[in-house]
Amino acid sequence: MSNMKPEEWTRQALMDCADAIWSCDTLEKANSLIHSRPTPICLPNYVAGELRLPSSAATTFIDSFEPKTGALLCRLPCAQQDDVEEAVRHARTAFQTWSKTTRAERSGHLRRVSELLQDHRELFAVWESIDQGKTLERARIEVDRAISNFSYFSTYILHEQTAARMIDGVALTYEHRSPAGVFALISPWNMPLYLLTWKIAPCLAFGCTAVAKPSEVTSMSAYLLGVLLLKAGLPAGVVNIVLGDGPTTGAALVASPLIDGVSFTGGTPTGIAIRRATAHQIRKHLSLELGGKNPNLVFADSMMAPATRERTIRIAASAAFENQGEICLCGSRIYVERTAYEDFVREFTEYVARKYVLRETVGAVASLQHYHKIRGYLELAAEEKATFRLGAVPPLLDKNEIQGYWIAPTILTDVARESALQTNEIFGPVVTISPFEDEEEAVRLANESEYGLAAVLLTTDGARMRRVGEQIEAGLVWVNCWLVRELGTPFGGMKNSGTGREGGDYSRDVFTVVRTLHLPAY
Ligand SMILES: NC(=O)C1=CN([C@@H]2O[C@H](COP(=O)(O)OP(=O)(O)OC[C@H]3O[C@@H](n4cnc5c(N)ncnc54)[C@H](O)[C@@H]3O)[C@@H](O)[C@H]2O)C=CC1
Ligand SMILES: O=C(O)/C=C/C=C(\O)C(=O)O
Repeated sequence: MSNMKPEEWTRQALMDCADAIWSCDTLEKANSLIHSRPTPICLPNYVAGELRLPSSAATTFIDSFEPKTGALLCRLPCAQQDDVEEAVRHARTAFQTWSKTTRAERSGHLRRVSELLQDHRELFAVWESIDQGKTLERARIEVDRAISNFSYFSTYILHEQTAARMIDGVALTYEHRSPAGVFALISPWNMPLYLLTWKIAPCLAFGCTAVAKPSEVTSMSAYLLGVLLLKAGLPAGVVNIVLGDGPTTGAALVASPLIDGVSFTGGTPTGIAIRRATAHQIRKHLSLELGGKNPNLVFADSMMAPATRERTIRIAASAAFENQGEICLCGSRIYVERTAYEDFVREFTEYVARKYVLRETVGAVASLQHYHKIRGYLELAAEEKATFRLGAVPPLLDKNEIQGYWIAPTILTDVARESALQTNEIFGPVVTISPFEDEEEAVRLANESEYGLAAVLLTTDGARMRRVGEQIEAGLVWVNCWLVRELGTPFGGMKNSGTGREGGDYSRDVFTVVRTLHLPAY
């Protein structure tokens, strides 16, 4: 963090910079732009339909680095309370009009955004990959999902229906829904565009307006989204994007009395802080999607036939290592039925070593801070004498010689049940494998966690799929698959993994208020 205002931070320079970035839709062009500039790229806020300089004299600036090289990528303002409040006021003003638009009008806007995003798919993927550290291929998948977020909700609202009931011929009731107001949409750094648009699309679809705050670690795609919304002609103030850190910008946004609801994805401690900060504001809608330490249960039957064996290994590996393990839904605790344990460990390790290759199919972790966190857990693994089946404790990075935040896929066995490696969310390319004796123990181990976000079951036994699936304490259970998503299904976690559900009708519950009208039945 620095309080130095970058020299070239003028309105014209911001527009020139936006144009320059917008024209870089290959890694080569983007890298050449980043490294040929005499001063870092500057990311402004997007407020009231324009790219804006922060007005507060107290504004400090945050440096954001490229995970794959450790080099400075860009500098962003850390919006202070007065800048946040200004954005919220613009969102409130825009709400007066936007909340009264027809569903067809809102649908049209969302469709245009999704089409424009499709036209610039590669541009977004390139910058997301540079900013977050993920592979370009993974970034493309996530941009496609961002496109679906807008297209899904653009059609959902056209077909949405509300319930009406007749009560014993005495009264006819119906649900009347109205937009809940102005929302704070706060997103994390692991899937920046994917998760931000998962909030923005339904927020707008249901007639609400937004002040969004991406993670300070990965603000690039949110900034580009602001530029895209400007080009798409979205009415000013409907979406505002403020950049900054959690304790300053995020906290000011959550606490604002003009905010009617918060949709948040991130770590559980932050979810607790948001709940605490809004405890006296009962009217605020809260949707909290938090951390996970997700179990993956491998039953011996799934390792019998060659085809199911291949599928089991493939799914377990992708659930553990996709996006460097930086997905809250990753299966980072694998439990294998004792009779298949050694075979699974051997084949899983061989498969991961072959398919998940650092710098090729596995990207860098998101930040230096996160590198240190993961490294700390791997030091602990060494101290606790866990067996490293794959990977090792990564080196301590010398501040002057950093060449990226690279951590190879790491597979640990012989880890105690109570070890922090088995209980804490590491959120990186690290997985533990432990044996279980029978179904009962498998369920017990799976549920032995403060979290309850997701779980994977790998089995060929149809009765077991339901029997075990219905006992697992997790909001999402995938059987012989992982991260299969249909955007209407309820998405969210149990226990300390969050509160509220999003997706289809569930997002409607977050972003609308419902009143029940009782009419006489005569
Ligand atoms: N989706 C998930 O489940 C995620 C889990 N995490 C977990 O959390 C750990 C810490 O990562 P962080 O980047 O620190 O996550 P975080 O929860 O602090 O950050 C997520 C977002 O919340 C904002 N934020 C932070 N404090 C806030 C506050 N008091 N009020 C409002 N907004 C606030 C941040 O600026 C960011 O935009 C990770 O190592 C990982 O274990 C992190 C990101 C995503
Ligand atoms: O909505 C999805 O498909 C995935 C969501 C992932 C997260 O919320 C996360 O990793 O934080």
